Formats: sequence, C-alpha cells, structure tokens
Amino acid sequence: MAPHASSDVANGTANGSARQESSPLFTVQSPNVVYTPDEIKSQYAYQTTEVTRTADNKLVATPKATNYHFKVDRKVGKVGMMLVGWGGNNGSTVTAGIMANRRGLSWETRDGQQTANYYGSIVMSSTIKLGTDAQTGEDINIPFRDLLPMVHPNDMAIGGWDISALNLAASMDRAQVLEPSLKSQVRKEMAEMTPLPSIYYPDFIAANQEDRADNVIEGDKACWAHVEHIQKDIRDFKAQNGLDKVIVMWTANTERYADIIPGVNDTADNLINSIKAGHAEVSPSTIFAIASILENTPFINGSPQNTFVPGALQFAEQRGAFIGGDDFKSGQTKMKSALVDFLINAGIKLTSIASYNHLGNNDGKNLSSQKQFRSKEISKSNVVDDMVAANHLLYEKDEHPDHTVVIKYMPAVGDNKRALDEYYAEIFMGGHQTISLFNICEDSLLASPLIIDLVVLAEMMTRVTWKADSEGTDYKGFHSVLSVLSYMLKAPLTPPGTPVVNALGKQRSALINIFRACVGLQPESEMTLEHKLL
Ligand SMILES: NC(=O)c1ccc[n+]([C@@H]2O[C@H](COP(=O)([O-])OP(=O)(O)OC[C@H]3O[C@@H](n4cnc5c(N)ncnc54)[C@H](O)[C@@H]3O)[C@@H](O)[C@H]2O)c1
Ligand SMILES: O=P([O-])([O-])O[C@@H]1[C@@H](O)[C@H](O)[C@@H](O)[C@H](O)[C@@H]1O
Repeated sequence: MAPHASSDVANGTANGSARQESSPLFTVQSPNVVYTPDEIKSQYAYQTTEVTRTADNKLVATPKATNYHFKVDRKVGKVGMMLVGWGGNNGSTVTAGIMANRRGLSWETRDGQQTANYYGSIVMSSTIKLGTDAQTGEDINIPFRDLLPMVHPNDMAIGGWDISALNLAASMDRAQVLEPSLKSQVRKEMAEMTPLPSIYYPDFIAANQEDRADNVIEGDKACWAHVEHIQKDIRDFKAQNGLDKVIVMWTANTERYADIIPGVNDTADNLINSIKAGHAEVSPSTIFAIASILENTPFINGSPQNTFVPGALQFAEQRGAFIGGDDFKSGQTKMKSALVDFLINAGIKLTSIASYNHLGNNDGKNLSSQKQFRSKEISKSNVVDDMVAANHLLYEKDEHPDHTVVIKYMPAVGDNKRALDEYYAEIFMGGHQTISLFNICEDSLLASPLIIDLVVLAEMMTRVTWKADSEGTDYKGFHSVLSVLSYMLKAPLTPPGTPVVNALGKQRSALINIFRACVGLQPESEMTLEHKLL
C-alpha cells in the first residue's frame, strides 16, 4: 500500500480541521491594545535596567524603557505536524495520545478507568496568573492555552517519516508504552498510518539500528535529490490535508555530532554546495532542516546532535525560517534545571552532580553506541552552566561543580527510564547536604507532551510579529532561532551571540511574559504589594 504521508483517519477530520477561535476567555481593556477580527495589536513598554560602571568600579543602574508594537494573527488555520522518526516510541505514543484525546477515550487499567489527558503539556495542562479579582483580590489563573489563539492538538494533522516501514499500530506495539486496552481502541486507525520512507546515512546513528532500516530512500549520503524529496513530501502532506501550515519535528534517533569543517558546513553557501557535492559529513537531520527551511516550515530538533551546523543556522536566518532545538527536556534534566536553580539561588554551593540513568527502549539501544551517547552527554551536561556562572559568590570564574552523566542500556526496563541522581553541596559553616533522587521517568509519556508544546508554540510564533517605535519599520518576525522554546529543551538553541538560559523557572517566565506582552500586559511581578501595603 502506498505510504500514507498523513493519517487521514487519525486526523478524524480528514483534512485537519481549523477550530474557529471561540470568543477569547479574556480581553485586555487598555488604550495600548486593539482587537480586530483578524488581529490583536499591542503597544508594550519593555522595562529593563541598564548597568554601567563608574571610574571607581561602582555600578550605576538606569531604568530603560523600549516601546515595542506586537501583532498577533488570530487566524489559526489548519495545522499539521510531520515527525521524523514517526514510528519510534515518541512518535507512535504522541500520535495515539492525540487520537485518544480527540475521541475522548477511556480505557481500563489495573488501577481503574483512565481517561485521555494532556498532562505534561505546559500549553494544555498548566495555568498562568492573569491578574487579581477586582473585588476579592484573589488570583485569577487561566489556562496557558487561552493566553493567545493557539492550535489545539486535537485538530492537528499528523504524518511523518521513518526508516522503519512498520505502520503506527505495529510501531505502538513495538514501543510497549501504552496499555493494551487503549491500543485496541486506536489500533485500526493507527494501522492505516505508514511512515514515509526516509533518508538513512548509517554512519550517523548506531550500527544496531540497521535492522530497522527497511523503509529508506536510495542513497547513503547527502545529495540534493534528498533535499528535494523531503521538500516534496512536505508539500504533498500540506496539499493532501489542505493545511495552511506544517511544523516538522525531529524525533528520530540521536545522531553523532557532525564535524564542523571550514568550507563544508561553516556557512550557508558552503553547506548547500556540500550537499550538492554529496559530502559525507552532512547528516540526515541537517538535510531535513534544509528542506524544511526551503519550504519555510518550522523545523525543531528534539534530539541532542548538532543538526544546526553554522551553515544551517545561517541558511535559516537568510531565509527567515524558524528553527528550534535541541533535545527534549523530559525527565532527569528537567528536574536538574529546577533543582540546581533552587540550590544555587538559595546560596547553597553545589559541588557535585552525579546523574546516572538506564533505560531499555530503542533510544537507549542507540545511545549504547559511544558516538551517539556523546551527543546526549553534551546536552545533559551543559544545563547547569548559566546558573553556576550567575553566582560569583559561590563560584570563582570558571569554577563549577563536578558533573557526571552516565546512561546504560538495560532492555528489561523498556521505556520506564530510571534516573538516579546525587546532588552534593556545601552548606553553612562546613556542613554538607546530599540530595539523592530516584526518578522513574516513563520516557515517551514525558516526551510526547513536549512534542505537542513545541509544535503548538512554534506555530504560534509564526503568527506573532513586532516592530520597535525607534525603528518605525514594518512588522517582522522573531529571530529565526526560536529560543522562546527553551523550556522544552535540554540544550536551548539561541540566536548567535546571545546567552543560553537553562533555569527552568526563567524559561517559563520568558515564554509567559512574551505572550503577555503580545496582549499588552506587563510581566507578573509576584510582588503582591496589594497584600503587603495594607
Ligand atoms: N524522554 C524521551 O523519550 C526523550 C527525551 C529527550 C530526547 N529524546 C530523543 O528523542 C528521539 C526519539 O526518542 P524515541 O524514544 O522515540 O526513540 P526511538 O528509537 O523509539 O525512535 C526513533 C525513531 O527514529 C527512526 N529513525 C532513525 N533514523 C531515522 C531517519 N534518518 N529518518 C527517519 N526516521 C529515523 C527509528 O527507526 C525510530 O523509529 C531520540 O533521539 C531521543 O534521544 C527522547
Ligand atoms: O531529558 P532527560 O530525562 O534528562 O534525558 C533523557 C536521558 O536521560 C535518556 O537516557 C535518554 O534516553 C532520553 O532521550 C532523554 O534524553
């Protein structure tokens, strides 16, 4: 049967469905915010503090306001996501999860009846403080998803590629993530979804993946025909489903790092020429990124490899296409980016972090190969750097805690990844604190909601534009590198020369406050002076 680029049945509504924006939960009553049926326009005074140094090395802090104008396109349109690695644990799980939610399914488990939900999604299952009740002064919290008009995951068309030919029902069985009583309810539809053939360059993923590779496009190294093939797949998926927009997400295996070679992948021109010349150092994920950029389709890397070699990043900037990554931040590292932030900001000197985990899924199998593990070791290790560097009272310049990351493949535990961490710290007067964590992270059930959030938020960013008073130019998009997605990612990609923020709380605040600014609202300061100046 011809491969299905999309899951018509899984779409429920064959060509995807554009949920008309119901009347918004809230409106902002302000001279700085204008609502029309198609747009929300806001004026926003961005308050910062500029710090300068005096001759005697004292600091001078000067409040600074920059006036921005934001414009949000309220028309969500029909949206689809194409997953690279669709037949994997994450790809099959997120697909079944969206279908179960779309149909409002419930299923029997040994703990009783379970109903579909979107737990673990910041968009679908978290709330934000809008403000305080004018009469009672109580906090008014609203669903994050109501902050701006976002696509509902239930309405997304789903498709993608895999080097494994298994249909999504067989992939779901292979993944061993979901309950049989749920699988039986979605099996028929999942069986009708078959990943498109993909490009497979054996040198980039573990050799132990070869036995899966029975659904590949001819050619075992980069060529321009591969770029054009993927471009056509994206266009066909968009047309078949009548979509206005597609988001492409890499949730395929972790690749080894690509060497950065001057003249090969260091600039956009060199990278394009290298692909055309069939250079062996261009990875499949970079090919997908280039094809997506050419189709002006946001591309997000959910794995740790350096897909965005300098030439790919420059190409995205040149074409004003959105990219984001790297590596879903799902369990052990998500916990770390919150705990390290708490410890260091509490003035506790973290001196050692030992992070060990074992897992038995195919991701773990691929990571049992040293080169692929190295990609993951890098993304899991750098997450503390910004928090450490911000506290010069605890850490000398270039001083940092010992930090070890170990991952072992233990087939018996399957997708139920075990994460064991020990945090060791110096406390008051020579004391020590040891925090030991044992965290069973059901890998794909933690990663799937992140895939949804990354897709929904990347699509949202395609409908947000800005201009500065000072520049008086037309509205333009955010920088090609969507660092606003960092909350979901272990190794956040940022525009060249800009700082990387890993602290989980800061990442969430940045996301929420940028969305608040789009409707002319200042950040929530949490000062609650109204409850203190009594
Ligand atoms: N909690 C998590 O699950 C988690 C967290 C962070 C990052 N990740 C990353 O997400 C990725 C997917 O994780 P998973 O558990 O679903 O792994 P998986 O091995 O179950 O799925 C990966 C899929 O990619 C396919 N694939 C490999 N190369 C491909 C190519 N060139 N084109 C298309 N398909 C290809 C494989 O056949 C497989 O079906 C991995 O890189 C993993 O490191 C996962
Ligand atoms: O996000 P996190 O739980 O810290 O990191 C996880 C690793 O611990 C795990 O070994 C790997 O298989 C997953 O892909 C994920 O990257």
